[in-house]
Amino acid sequence: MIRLTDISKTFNKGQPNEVMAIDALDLTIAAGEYLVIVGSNGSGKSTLLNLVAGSILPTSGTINFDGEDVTRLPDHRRSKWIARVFQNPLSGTAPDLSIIDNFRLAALRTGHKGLRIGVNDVFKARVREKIATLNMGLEIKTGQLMGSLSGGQRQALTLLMSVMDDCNILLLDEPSAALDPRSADIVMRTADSLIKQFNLTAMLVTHNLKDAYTYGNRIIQMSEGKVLHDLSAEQKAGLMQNDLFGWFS
Ligand SMILES: Nc1ncnc2c1ncn2[C@@H]1O[C@H](COP(=O)(O)OP(=O)(O)OP(=O)(O)O)[C@@H](O)[C@H]1O
Repeated sequence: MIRLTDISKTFNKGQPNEVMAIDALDLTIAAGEYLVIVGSNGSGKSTLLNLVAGSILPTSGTINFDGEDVTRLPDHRRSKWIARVFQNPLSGTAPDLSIIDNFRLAALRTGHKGLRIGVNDVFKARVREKIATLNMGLEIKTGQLMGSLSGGQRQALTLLMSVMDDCNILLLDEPSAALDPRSADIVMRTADSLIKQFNLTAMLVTHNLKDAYTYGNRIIQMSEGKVLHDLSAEQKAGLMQNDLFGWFS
């Protein structure tokens, strides 16, 4: 569970360009919840994700993961809880290494769920098996360089590698925004099935209202650093796509 209590973030405090990006926000995200975050440009969505990740620290307020106070922990000290996927498919993988070596590197970095490095052939077979679940045909190309893959293929593999870490929180920062519609669809569906498979607590920031409508079991709209709308799973299920478009009119 993620709990943000009375969180504020002000950039450039005391300067003429002072901005209150997050304004006294209270937000609790239950374990296994998939929270979708929408909002206009500058409403505070990325700042919220950065605060949860620890890549920026709040001006005031507290952040708890599973009851543990992480407010002052920098991002590298939160990595045992958190995996993060960014918009840019080039981030998060090593382009000059093969697919299998990228998985090996990731496995060395953290203990992978159900994926011990062990004997080489066993490791390769397990990685292939995991990759096959993506249905992209990449399991027969594990010797290929990561940098030679399409953005969508890389992003799907990045997702797979990151959730196989022993984390229980997945932060998705517009993970499909830089992709063509078909690849974007694959990445969003992959994220959805991995979140369910590993019972992750997930936060998705997106400008794509179709994705916001389709995925997740709770949705919030941010505005000026506050939560303007907050719909539970039940309320979201009753939401019409046009209602969502209406939030932005
Ligand atoms: N590092 C920073 N320094 C100064 N101001 C910042 C910084 N990061 C964000 N801001 C400001 O904080 C406010 C919220 O920005 P944020 O990036 O969180 O919005 P967003 O909802 O993610 O926007 P977008 O949809 O455009 O990505 C904006 O006014 C932005 O200019």
